[in-house]
Amino acid sequence: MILDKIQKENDIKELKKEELPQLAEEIRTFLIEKISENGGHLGSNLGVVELTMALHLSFTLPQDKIIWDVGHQSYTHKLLTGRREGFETLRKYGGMSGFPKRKESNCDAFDTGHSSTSISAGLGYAMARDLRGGDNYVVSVIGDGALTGGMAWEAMNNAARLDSNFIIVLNDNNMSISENVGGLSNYLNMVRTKEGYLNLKAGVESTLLKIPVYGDQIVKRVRRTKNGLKQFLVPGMLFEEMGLTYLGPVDGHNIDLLVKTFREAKNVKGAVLLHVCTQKGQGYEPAMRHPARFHGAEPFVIETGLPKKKRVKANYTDVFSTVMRKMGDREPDVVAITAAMPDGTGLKRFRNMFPDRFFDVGIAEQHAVTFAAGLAAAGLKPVVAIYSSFLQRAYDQVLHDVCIQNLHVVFAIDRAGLVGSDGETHQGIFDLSYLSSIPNMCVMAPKNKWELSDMMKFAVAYDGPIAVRYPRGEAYDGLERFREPMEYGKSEVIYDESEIALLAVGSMVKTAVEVREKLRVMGYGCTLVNARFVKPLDEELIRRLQAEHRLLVTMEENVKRGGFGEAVLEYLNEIGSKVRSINISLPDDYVEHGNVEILKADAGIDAETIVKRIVAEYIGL
Ligand SMILES: Cc1ncc(C[n+]2csc(CCOP(=O)(O)OP(=O)(O)O)c2C)c(N)n1
Ligand SMILES: CC(=O)[C@@H](O)[C@H](O)COP(=O)(O)O
Ligand SMILES: [Mg+2]
Repeated sequence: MILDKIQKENDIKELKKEELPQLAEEIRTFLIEKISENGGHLGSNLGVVELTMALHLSFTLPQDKIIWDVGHQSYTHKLLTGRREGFETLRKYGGMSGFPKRKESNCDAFDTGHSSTSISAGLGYAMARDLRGGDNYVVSVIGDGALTGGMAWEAMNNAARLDSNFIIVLNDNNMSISENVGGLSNYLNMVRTKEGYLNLKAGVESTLLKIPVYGDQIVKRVRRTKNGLKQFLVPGMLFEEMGLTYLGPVDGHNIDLLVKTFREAKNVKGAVLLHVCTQKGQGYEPAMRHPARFHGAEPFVIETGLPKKKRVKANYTDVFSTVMRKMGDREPDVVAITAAMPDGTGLKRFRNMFPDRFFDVGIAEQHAVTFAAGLAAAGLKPVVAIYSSFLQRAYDQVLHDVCIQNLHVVFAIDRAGLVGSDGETHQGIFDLSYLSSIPNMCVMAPKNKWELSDMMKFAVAYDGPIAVRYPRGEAYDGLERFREPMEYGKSEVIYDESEIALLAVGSMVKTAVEVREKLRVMGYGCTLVNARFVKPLDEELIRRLQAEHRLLVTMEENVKRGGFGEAVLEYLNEIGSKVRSINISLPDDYVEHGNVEILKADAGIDAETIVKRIVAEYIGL
């Protein structure tokens, strides 16, 4: 195996040229095998095998810096920098991360996970190099999807001032997770393809022809010149006009050509954008045919490409998808917005039924929120579906554009709580804190699948900013018979007893049911409350609970700071309550990747640990 010759960074440079195609093939076989076992981002990784090899042949690590945007495509880079063993534990608890991590290797220049940061970080590295008189190369690798994010453009705008070398590789596979959308995608399409070029030519001609009196003559004269319109149509003109040098488009599966082009790029003084065209899923038929499914794949059977585990129960995303479709049917004012996640958020069905009322804005969470604010100001009922950790991007837009004006925007926040194998960048464990701190915002979390549906309907009927947060994965289908009508700011009392009161938020209601059962067997009486609203708090109920119980336990899948438990405790202090309380929440820290159940036990928010804490506290009372 050629792959055996790669023990550490730069070993690839020792290979003979003829060995490179076989190495590419071996890497693909290796990745397909490992990802079929552990799950992971297959399509993007298969697409950049040759590009990564060419980067490693052209640059010297760790002196030179490669920054991977999002970082989900960094598997070949990990393989070429001595981390082959790590694939046994890829994305598992205590194992190798699926994203670049500086603490994992000195060849990982910058931690990523969220999109569109690589050019900013790369520019920082390049500026620091210049200030310190260094001579290393800096390369940011960004996808066509990630390039739809505003940060990338803020960074390119800034990079135009550079007069030293900084290489931006645009890895254009004409896909985000789903189809890439919008004006930029159209533009890249045009640059990439011959038909696009011809369309552009026709477009320029028809624009010129619209010029009164002279248009016709200008077109005739231009056509007579040696290169016709070609001289005006430089591919990548958009980037050139911003002050970057544009190179390409280049076949991203041709190692030789890539290496030659990198040589050229190294000689450019200033920021240079190298446009590389690749195929997502290259070399594995099912991934090429179903790029969205193989973007982030669950373990699958290699021969068929089908998932190893069949899904039997509905996900929260499925429930959201269904209720959106129903509400879309009933209410013509309901519109839906996603930031490049029509599959992940479940909005694809809404898109298919109501294409005019569906908006995929690209990887642009900030824009998505302010765009929704505009729609709401104009009288529509926008539902913005965004993952909890990606909404962090748009904190100011939620505050400045939605909440100050008290606009009726519904935030459907998927992947709230621990998400598992994507790790610290993707855990949705801050939203209760960052949303509750904003005046006018109402924050809710459902206990089970029926309640998600009820909450969405409540949220759409409400008037003002409102968020419904729900976790990744299988929807809880317990407590079916508890379906009290939703009332603003009111919790739901599921079991009313004495001694200990459990106040649980969303996903933690299921855990609270287990805790209550264990405590009941041990002889303790337990009230169980489904909080429903994290903001506003049901103060009336809390007043009653503290008077009637000896111990109050709050439970949430969110960090302690600024969360539900802290708000309850603050209220108890305010009313001078002497009741003892326990706050079950996540510590002031980031949570790494791994199985969610293991992560919960590790953080002490699993049923067993909670029972132990309660018993210890109660005995001491
Ligand atoms: C801020 C943010 N929003 C959304 C995502 C989810 N996401 C991860 S990869 C991706 C698509 C990226 O497309 P592209 O950059 O073209 O890379 P490709 O997957 O095509 O290799 C999206 C939307 C994210 N990581 N970060
Ligand atoms: C890299 C990235 O940000 C996404 O691909 C993310 O991994 C998707 O997560 P889900 O699998 O929860 O949709
Ligand atoms: Mg892409």
